[in-house]
Amino acid sequence: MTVIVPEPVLQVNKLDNENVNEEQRDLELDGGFIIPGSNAFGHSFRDYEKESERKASVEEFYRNNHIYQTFEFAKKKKEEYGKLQKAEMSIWECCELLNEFVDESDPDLDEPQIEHLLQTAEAIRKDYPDQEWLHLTALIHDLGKVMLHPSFGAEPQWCVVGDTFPLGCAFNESIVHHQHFNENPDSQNPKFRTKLGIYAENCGLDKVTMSWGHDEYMYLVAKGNNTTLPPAALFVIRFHSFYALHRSGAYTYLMNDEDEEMLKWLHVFNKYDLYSKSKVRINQEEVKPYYLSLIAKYFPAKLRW
Ligand SMILES: O[C@H]1[C@H](O)[C@@H](O)[C@H](O)[C@@H](O)[C@H]1O
Ligand SMILES: [Fe+2]
Ligand SMILES: [Fe+2]
Repeated sequence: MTVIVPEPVLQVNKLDNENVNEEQRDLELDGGFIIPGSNAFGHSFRDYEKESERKASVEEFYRNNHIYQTFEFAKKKKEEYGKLQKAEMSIWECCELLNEFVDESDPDLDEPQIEHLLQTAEAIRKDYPDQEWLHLTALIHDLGKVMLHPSFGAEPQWCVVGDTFPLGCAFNESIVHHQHFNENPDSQNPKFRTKLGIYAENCGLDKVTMSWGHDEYMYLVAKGNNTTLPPAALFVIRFHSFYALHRSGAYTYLMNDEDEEMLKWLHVFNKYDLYSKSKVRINQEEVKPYYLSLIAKYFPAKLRW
């Protein structure tokens, strides 16, 4: 059965379009979202310099990530995983596999990943009750982390999680622990060292090879299994770890007009992805029937991974 889903439109409902300034409009798009002051460890979110129990291991993670993620490496991985020949399972089965993994790149959360999926989805569902596609997007956005599982070859964390960045052009200084790119062989490659590198201005993010990780993998899985989720959902899944772009505004010269439109949704999504991280657990059995109904609407029963 094919379900036709209209492209979602960001609505500025309560404010009258003519007489509001940018800031008010942004606030309205946020649904009045209030950013929590601190994470579960009592620190501000995404503070990679703050002394904490996770600081040293997170930096070690990024050192490896920045050394080994090269243009050639990312292209090979995309080819390998893009075949979708690793496994066959449902979306929910994959959620359950993530029960055993903690993300080593994350200074804000040390809970199993299934908790993070449900926390993100439930938080966004509360503020956007009518956008069911966004609830499902939140539930599945990190499923690509299943590459850590032994049945996927137990990939090392540096090849699965963490912020992502474009390869084939210069590494921007806003990237977390930027200093470790000195040891990345691509830093010495004259073709890749310039602002644009191998890309044309405004070529569109679809043309850009990003560092390999769970974002691109889940994008390939969703697309390859003919999901009926709208393009905005695929964009959010594919670029949610690209913090240099959506948080720092770097690399905008690689975007085209369509990317600009989609980025609005990524800004909405990111608040829930980041600030819903907490020690408060969601009752899985209680919410499962709702998410199973969404999965059935937008995905086949079994997917190729
Ligand atoms: O540590 C986190 C985590 O790995 C997330 O899944 C990813 O999306 C973020 O970009 C990253 O900072
Ligand atoms: Fe993620
Ligand atoms: Fe996430």
